Amino acid sequence: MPFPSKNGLKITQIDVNDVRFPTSLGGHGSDALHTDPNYSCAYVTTTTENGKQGFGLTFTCGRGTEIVVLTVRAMKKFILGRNAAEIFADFAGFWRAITNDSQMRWLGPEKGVVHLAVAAILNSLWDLWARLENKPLWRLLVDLTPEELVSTIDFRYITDVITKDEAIKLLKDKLARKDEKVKELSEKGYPAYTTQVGWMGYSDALVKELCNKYLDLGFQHFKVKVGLNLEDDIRRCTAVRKYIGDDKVLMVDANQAWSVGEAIEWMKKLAPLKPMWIEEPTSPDDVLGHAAISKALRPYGIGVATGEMCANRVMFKQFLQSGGMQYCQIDSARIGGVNEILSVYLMAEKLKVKVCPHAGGVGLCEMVQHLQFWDYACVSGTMEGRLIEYVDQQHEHFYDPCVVENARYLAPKLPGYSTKMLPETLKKFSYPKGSEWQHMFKEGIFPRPDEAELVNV
Ligand SMILES: C[C@H](O)[C@@H](O)CC(=O)C(=O)O
Ligand SMILES: [Mg+2]
Repeated sequence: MPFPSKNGLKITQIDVNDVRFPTSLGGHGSDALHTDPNYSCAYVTTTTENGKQGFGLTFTCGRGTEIVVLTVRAMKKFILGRNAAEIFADFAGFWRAITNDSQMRWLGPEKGVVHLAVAAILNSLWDLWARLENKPLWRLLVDLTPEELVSTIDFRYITDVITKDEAIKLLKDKLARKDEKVKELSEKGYPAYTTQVGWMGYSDALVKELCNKYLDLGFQHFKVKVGLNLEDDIRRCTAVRKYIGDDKVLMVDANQAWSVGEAIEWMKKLAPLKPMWIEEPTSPDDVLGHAAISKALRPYGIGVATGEMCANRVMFKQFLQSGGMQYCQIDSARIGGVNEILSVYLMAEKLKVKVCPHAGGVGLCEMVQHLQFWDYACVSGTMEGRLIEYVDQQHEHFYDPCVVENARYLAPKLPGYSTKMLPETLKKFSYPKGSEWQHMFKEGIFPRPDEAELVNV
């Protein structure tokens, strides 16, 4: 049993930082609705009595990160004084407790800012566990027995799709080829697609330059932001299709810009450019709307992708059941950490929906690679129609940044969930006191936050 021994693993400290990067200055990460994101995160460090640490984060777009930080602080009481080994041995019980405190659950339940805070905390605990085992997270997941892995999941609300016993059987059925898959992943990695060519705020000239750059880097799949203006979308997507050629794959992402009918009509106009998927065409909560869009666009060969703002496993369950998503875009920092994510992968496998994780945000590429590697080794066993998103931003702020070569993620080797940030990054980009932010306030590049925002300082 890989659960660590309890010695010295009492959790004595939880620190949380508000870390922000000024990405809005270059339009990096921009889309139809998030026109000026400052890629940010609430960054959690969990420390045990014997000095072991785990690092975790949840992604945000700038303003509001302080609210997630405050929520993490409000949740500290559920963790401080607990023994990490005991948490891992009853992870589903711990998960139920932290997501269902009888007073705090009113703020969710299992959605919004409380779930973002849970994600950051849980990610730090999984990072800690993997570090204690001296393994990258994906290897920890691969090495857990089906029973151990499933013991981390709270199956409440999803047993109509998958029960604990079914999940164990599903995993056991795949065990025979696990070693071969691990070897393959270690040797060849996992295919990636790039979103870096098509952020909404990029000029036509920059889009062209980036298409050439990512073609040279071996990418075959390119995602472009759409949804603000149809003529602009046709112009930009036509240009990208021309640069990448008909043999490459185009995807488009509307980030929730449209109503259902509008999504269908807009996409019919983009259909001649042969996009493989339309991502987040409408409200992330509209399960039946996504199903209607999927049905209408099927004759055009366009699938619907969604999930980066899908609130929890129950919403995923409905999307997977209803035919509302052909590509399940699990996000490592939105739902309740690895525990809940595992349940979504298992449901997707049972309902035969492809998982292509979302990674447009700080640290998301670093995390989702571990999840998708585990999926290949232990769950789906296939890369067919599956890709991991790659955005080329903020990797330099991590100790163990993801490595993408020839458009493939290489297997992470260092212990943990690849979520540890460099100390210099915290000094420079902590908001608002970090040296880079102080400099930008002084230069008038960004306004100093007012009193109300300083609640978190
Ligand atoms: C605001 C984020 O950059 C978002 O646009 C990312 C996204 O939708 C994606 O990567 O997909
Ligand atoms: Mg998206």
